[in-house]
Amino acid sequence: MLAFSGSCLRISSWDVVFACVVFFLCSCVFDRLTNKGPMLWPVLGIMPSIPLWQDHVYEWSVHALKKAGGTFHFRGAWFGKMYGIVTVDPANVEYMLKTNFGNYPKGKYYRERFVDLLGDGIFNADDELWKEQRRVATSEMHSARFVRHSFGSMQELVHDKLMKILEKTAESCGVIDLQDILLRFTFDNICCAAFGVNPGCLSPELHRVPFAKAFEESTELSLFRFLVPPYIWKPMRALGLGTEKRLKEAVQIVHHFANKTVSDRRSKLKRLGSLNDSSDLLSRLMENKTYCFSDMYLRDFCISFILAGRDTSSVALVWFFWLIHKHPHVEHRILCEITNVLSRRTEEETRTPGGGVPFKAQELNEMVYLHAALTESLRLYPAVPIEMKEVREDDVMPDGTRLRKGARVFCSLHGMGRMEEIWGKDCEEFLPERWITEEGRFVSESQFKYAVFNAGPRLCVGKRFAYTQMKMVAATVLASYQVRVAEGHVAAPKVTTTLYMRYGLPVTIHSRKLGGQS
Ligand code: HEM
Repeated sequence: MLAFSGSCLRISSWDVVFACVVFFLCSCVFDRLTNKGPMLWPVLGIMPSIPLWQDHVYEWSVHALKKAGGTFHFRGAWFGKMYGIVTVDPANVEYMLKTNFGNYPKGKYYRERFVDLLGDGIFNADDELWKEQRRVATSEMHSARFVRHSFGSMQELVHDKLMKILEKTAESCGVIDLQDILLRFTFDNICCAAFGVNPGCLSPELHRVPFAKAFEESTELSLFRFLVPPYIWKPMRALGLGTEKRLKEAVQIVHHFANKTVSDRRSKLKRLGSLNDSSDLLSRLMENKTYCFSDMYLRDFCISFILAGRDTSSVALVWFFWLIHKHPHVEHRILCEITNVLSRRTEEETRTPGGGVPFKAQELNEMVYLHAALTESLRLYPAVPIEMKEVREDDVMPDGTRLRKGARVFCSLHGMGRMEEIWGKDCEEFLPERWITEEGRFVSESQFKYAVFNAGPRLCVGKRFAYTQMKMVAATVLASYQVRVAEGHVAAPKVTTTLYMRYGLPVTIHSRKLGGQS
């Protein structure tokens, strides 16, 4: 029994328990009356409201967003310093990503967790630091020289590596994990574009490449810092324990590879006096006439770039191949379009050495239905399912939601694709036709409704590159092979910052010949 000596007030343990229960019930009732979103519990915040079974998290969040009218508040467990909103309201998205852009940086919370891997790279930078890299990235990536170079190395990788692996699988009648193969393809591809070096993940033996493995591990372990409170991971980092020890080792391997690539290129420049024969981003930045970038800047720039362009297009392609398997009439229309494009080739153009159909940039541009099918697939399965920003100063969103300084805003790109208010009653259906006019032209949507590639000043720099990559892979593979998903496969999304398929995509590969191919 508790007692205050000298006072007639005596409080028993039962009184304390009773007071706690009353407090608990009152806060539950208060929460229900003021919050349209999921229940926020005392002490644990939103945590007990989130389903433990991973497969249901996305469905649950879509349901919660619909019920709350597009925006709800959340709070993490005590001491985690995590609170804010989740939104799918295009007006809020436009406000955050464009109108009041300066008040919604990536912020300290994000930066702290990624700084060991990314340093000051574009993906981890805000304000002036970001602005300069953005300017450089945009001008280099949109230069005719880079576009030509990246198209050539993409074509080479598709024909000399990817198609060879599919050919071997078709001959052996085996099953492969298409997700693993496509992740390997995009990793090699982005390293060629950024560094001018092919790490060789798509070798015929499908080795595990130490640099790629370390890159994957350091990304996953940096993301783990978002799941555990800072009072746990920070002391672990200081003492070099557990996941933090592994993160440090993985980052060392990534940085060693990147530092060596940068210093080798610097030596080559000194030796030859020019890097005119190399069109990758590292070489172009090193020879930049306006700026003189330090080796550390170049390293961080390239690592950020690899992170941004590594898994996104492959994951998008994985969902695309699964969706067209489920919707054979869409695949049929894509095949008709490819046949049509091939039928316009001259006899000489039709003869392609080594099998496969190397498509030209112009031919890919003509594939409007394929473009629409990829866009539609990304609407339902956005490669980046959630976008996070931090609030710099107290603010009010266009829908009236109040935000305190330091709050987090999560924009659910996955939820946005499934809102009736944005896409209509058929929002859950896979309908590439919604992107095409009666005259057969592709019509794009507002960036703030279709924020799959982000929007406003931080719109994805690699959007054009990604479409070329996805269209080239899809058209080349479909022109030569039918891809069948293994029977009984469950296509469930993994709950992380990239929308991987949780169990991969096991497929069999079957040869086919379209009209127009010799
Ligand atoms: C389907 C493929 C892709 C999708 C859906 C996608 C989506 C996105 C999204 C949502 C962001 C904002 C992320 C954030 O702020 O945290 C972003 C940023 C970025 N993306 Fe992509 N991306 C794709 C492919 C690529 C590729 C292939 C590259 C490189 C060649 C690339 C380069 C970048 C860069 C450098 C940024 C940072 C831009 C900035 O902060 O100013 N992306 N992308």
